[in-house]
Amino acid sequence: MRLIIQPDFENLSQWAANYVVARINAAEPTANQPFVLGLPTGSSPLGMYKCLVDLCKQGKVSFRNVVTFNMDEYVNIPENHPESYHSFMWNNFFSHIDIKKENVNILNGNAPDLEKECENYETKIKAVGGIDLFLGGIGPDGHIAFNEPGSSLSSRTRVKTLTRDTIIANSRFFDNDVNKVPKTALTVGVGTVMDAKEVLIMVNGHNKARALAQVVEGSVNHMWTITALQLHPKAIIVCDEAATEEIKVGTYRYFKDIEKENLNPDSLLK
Ligand SMILES: N[C@@H]1[C@@H](O)[C@H](O)[C@@H](COP(=O)(O)O)O[C@@H]1O
Repeated sequence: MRLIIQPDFENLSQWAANYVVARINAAEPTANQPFVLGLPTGSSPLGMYKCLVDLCKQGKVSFRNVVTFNMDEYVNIPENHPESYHSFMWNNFFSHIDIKKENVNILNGNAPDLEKECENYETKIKAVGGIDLFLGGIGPDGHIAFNEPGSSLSSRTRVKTLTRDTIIANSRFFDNDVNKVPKTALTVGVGTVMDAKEVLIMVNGHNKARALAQVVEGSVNHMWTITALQLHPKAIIVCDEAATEEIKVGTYRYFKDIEKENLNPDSLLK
């Protein structure tokens, strides 16, 4: 696993965006052989989405031949609800880039048969040849997508009940009212993320410091589902300084040193 330590959220976001652009451009995707991206919601990827929109507007990348699969969606809130992940993605990203609507895949939390919806999602991912690059954030308890502590590390797309911690954390988007936060969600599994050819996780802020220490220095453990990443052959975590608070000084210095040539976001777009 690589750990890229950036000074702040701005640099972290630019680094992640430049990495995505570099991977898409290197793949030279076509309509028949699209580049397949897995995408997260939340505050962690917001800066990256802004940078990607800018890079697309500058003509440095096109999403015409990119297919996307979002990680998760709440169950039972209208698609056009301002806090649905459908709304989040269109408002913050898809409406501002040249992606084709038919290439966007987001789980339908209002599907009549939720289990079938999840099964079809997995089938669709396989049908396009799998996910080339899965992007993600993590919760303060180290969850990836909505794979809450205790989730199987080989789980697939399914319905999950949200933990009290996640409901409280996400109530900031629902008038700070825990009663307004949906109690269940559809989510890709840890296994679904692990099947991607590459995974890039963004971690920022002090409240993620314990989770970062677990994934970088801890052992693989279903109580911190992001730790499964240690078993992925091509995983990168890009974090900011604030998130490094709980890792050992030696670990911090080690990754700073081995990645010293790769820390400048501009180095990715040569
Ligand atoms: N399902 C999402 C996750 O995909 C996200 O990583 C997490 C952290 O969100 P934030 O980036 O806002 O801290 O929140 C939710 O639980």
